[in-house]
Amino acid sequence: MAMASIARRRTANLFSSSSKHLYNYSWILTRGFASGSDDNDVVVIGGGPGGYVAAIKAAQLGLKTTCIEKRGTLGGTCLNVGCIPSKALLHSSHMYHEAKHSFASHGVKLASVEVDLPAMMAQKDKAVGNLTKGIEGLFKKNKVSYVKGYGKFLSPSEVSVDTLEGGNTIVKGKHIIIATGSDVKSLPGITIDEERIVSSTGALALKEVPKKLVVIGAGYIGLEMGSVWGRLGSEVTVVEFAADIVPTMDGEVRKQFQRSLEKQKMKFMLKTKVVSVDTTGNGVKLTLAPAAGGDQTTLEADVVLVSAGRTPFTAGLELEKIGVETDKAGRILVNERFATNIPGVYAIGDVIPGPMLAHKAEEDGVACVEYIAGKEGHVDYDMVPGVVYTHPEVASVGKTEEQVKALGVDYRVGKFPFLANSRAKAIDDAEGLVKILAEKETDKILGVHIMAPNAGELIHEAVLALQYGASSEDIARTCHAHPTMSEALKEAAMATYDKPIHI
Ligand SMILES: Cc1cc2nc3c(=O)[nH]c(=O)nc-3n(C[C@H](O)[C@H](O)[C@H](O)COP(=O)(O)OP(=O)(O)OC[C@H]3O[C@@H](n4cnc5c(N)ncnc54)[C@H](O)[C@@H]3O)c2cc1C
Ligand SMILES: NC(=O)c1ccc[n+]([C@@H]2O[C@H](COP(=O)([O-])OP(=O)(O)OC[C@H]3O[C@@H](n4cnc5c(N)ncnc54)[C@H](O)[C@@H]3O)[C@@H](O)[C@H]2O)c1
Repeated sequence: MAMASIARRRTANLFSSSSKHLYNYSWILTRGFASGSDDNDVVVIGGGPGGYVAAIKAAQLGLKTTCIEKRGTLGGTCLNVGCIPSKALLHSSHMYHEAKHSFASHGVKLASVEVDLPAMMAQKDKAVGNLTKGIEGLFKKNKVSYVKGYGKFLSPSEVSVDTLEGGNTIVKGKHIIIATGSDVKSLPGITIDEERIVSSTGALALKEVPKKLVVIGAGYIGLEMGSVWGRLGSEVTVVEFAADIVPTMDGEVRKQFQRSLEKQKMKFMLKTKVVSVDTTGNGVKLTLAPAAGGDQTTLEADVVLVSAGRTPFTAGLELEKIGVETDKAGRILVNERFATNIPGVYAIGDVIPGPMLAHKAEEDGVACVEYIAGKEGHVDYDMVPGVVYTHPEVASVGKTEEQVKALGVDYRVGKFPFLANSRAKAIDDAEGLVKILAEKETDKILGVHIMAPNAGELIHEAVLALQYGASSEDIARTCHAHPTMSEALKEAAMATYDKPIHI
């Protein structure tokens, strides 16, 4: 089936289960675009992955576009204090850990291995600086105007910007896209000072390796940043309110993942809540209690990372002035075309419902401006992959086994462990598995879950398979190069509808 028709079909289904959020958007296509005036066709508030991608795509579609960003650099949370710096530190700390613990078994002897934290941080900052400047270059190349400052609504077509230089300017646009992202969710009674009690931003810039790090929340940030500091020498304890780490993950994969992290000396206190935090002494003293209530215990830390989720960021935008609707969690409500209840005003990325991921924000941004330009957009949140960039990584797309069961669908499971994969054995990095869930009757793939050193790369074959409605047999009968980790996906696919060869 041609991609365009898939795009149309999926677009029609998007948000179909949440019709209360749908607004009439018939006016959108009837609004003309500015030509030759100072007004913009599109104004984007926020220069993160959602906003900057929307701005570039809008300009590429011939729309006069301005992007407003308050941070002073483009790239938003992701490039400045999120995806990129965390992956830089994950890579550097992994190299240190490998040098210290694995090189010798590969016949590489080092007299000594040390952490040079300032150099590690400088490498991270260099990567961030290059990438954020790169986006400014892309703006110039695509003729996107860039206003540095804090935007707030004056009307549905006017944004007042307090510029970083100190002045004020009014930016007008026929279509305004809110892409203001998210911020760390604070916990009652815990004040983040970014030194001893840090958010992910502080955890990306610690000046020394804490002896004891307590992480609140066993989600993406907690496990990634816990891994960074654990590899560099911290004793890491993760306190999680829920019964499981990464509660959204496939249960079977999660169990193996938790065991792997525990082997790396990460400690978990599940079903536990933080009652209070005392910073009056030298370190931090946490009082904990079972989530269901019961006897309190205490825990000492040098640094506490608060990573219990993120919350949509709309402070200072003055949404109420123009009447943009939000839900109880503060997320801006949009229809399948990313239009809010206010004509001409749209929202994308972390500030709307859906996974809080950079690639999802980018997809939102492209689809939103495609709709504005009168074209078909294409986003399917069921096809958004998720990756935890620990070692091994865990990546998934589609449904977990728990979700498939809850749907009442008859299904088959195919699994293949990396212990039986020749490439993984050759490089002595064979922890993990591929797990495929397929509908029993049709063999259509419903979900794929991979735990492997490079799961975040391997998953895209599965994303494509799901996107095109492939069966497990489709993957199994596709030739995969040898020796590669990808062969584990082929073998898991064989195990789903028939039998694998190598186990
Ligand atoms: C530590 C960490 C690691 C992460 N790692 C990953 C990862 O590996 N992969 C992944 O997919 N996602 C990751 N994420 C999530 C990812 O960063 C977000 O999903 C993504 O940045 C959302 O993009 P966005 O454009 O919606 O918002 P943001 O990136 O938050 O951008 C919004 C921008 O809007 C600006 N802004 C806000 N209000 C105004 C205003 N009124 N006027 C002007 N500008 C304004 C902000 O300054 C900000 O730059 C991570 C997040 C964190 C915190
Ligand atoms: N690799 C990636 O793609 C990546 C990396 C980092 C962040 N992110 C994004 O950033 C967002 C925020 O990350 P995050 O890790 O802060 O959130 P998260 O939603 O991934 O995890 C938060 C965890 O904290 C737990 N929690 C909530 N309240 C708690 C409390 N009071 N005490 C103890 N535990 C509590 C939750 O049960 C959950 O397990 C995520 O939604 C994710 O999409 C993605």
